[in-house]
Amino acid sequence: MRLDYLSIFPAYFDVLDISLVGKAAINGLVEIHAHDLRDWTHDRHRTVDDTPCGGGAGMVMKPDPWGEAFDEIIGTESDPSVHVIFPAPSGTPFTQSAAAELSSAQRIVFCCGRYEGIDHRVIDYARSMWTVHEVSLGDYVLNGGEVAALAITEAVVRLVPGFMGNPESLAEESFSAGQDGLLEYPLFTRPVSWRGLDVPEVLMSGHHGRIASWRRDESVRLTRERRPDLTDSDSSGIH
Ligand SMILES: CN1CCN(Cc2ccc(Cn3ccc4ccc(-c5n[nH]c(N)c5C#N)cc43)cc2)CC1
Repeated sequence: MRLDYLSIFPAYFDVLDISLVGKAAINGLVEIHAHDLRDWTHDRHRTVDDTPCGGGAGMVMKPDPWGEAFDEIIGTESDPSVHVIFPAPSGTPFTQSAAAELSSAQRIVFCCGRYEGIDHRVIDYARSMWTVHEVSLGDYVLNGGEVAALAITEAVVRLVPGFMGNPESLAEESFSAGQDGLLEYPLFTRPVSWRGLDVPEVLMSGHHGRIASWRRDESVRLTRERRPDLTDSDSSGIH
């Protein structure tokens, strides 16, 4: 899997060299390429933004540098196997199932906007050439797309076959299909007693049936408490 990042702050992606994703890069599972969008400007100030047509606050990212960067990084041929991701507050909420789908992609290009956003013709052009995803991390405002690109990268790469040492652990995570769409149960490890707080006895009983039942009950309780929106979904197993 090749991952490209287009941003005016490419140094955001240096962190990928030290994280788990970095290890995947070392063992050849993923290739990471960060690019400075200003490398595709031609004026002395390396300008990437301009005032919004129709008025309004702030600045909008000009289409020209994006188009030239696309030509060089992706090419000028249409190819639906190339996934181009535009993080944006107006995007579709990014989910675990979206991460799972993207984990089989061979090429993902993250377009990290800043200011008030990117000229919409950039997205329209990209849609005419590749498979485009306009996604949002959640209902809060960030200053740009870089943090979202990092989060989406981690969510996707950890699902790439061969990346996780123990793929079984993926099945028991919150939001994974294997978890019935429920939040995962509380976790404990040694010491059994810590600052007057004890590990629930059932987990020390060695009785696998009771442990499984306790964990399921805890997942149902937490999901009802924190994510009632998940309790009505078909996959949740609780209604
Ligand atoms: C006319 N007004 C109408 C309201 N908008 C709102 C607005 C638009 C952009 C920005 C800053 N920004 C620029 C690129 C970019 C990408 C992603 C995100 C982002 N924020 N939150 C998420 N979950 C994100 C993700 N993923 C933010 C971004 C901030 C606020 C401004 C213009």
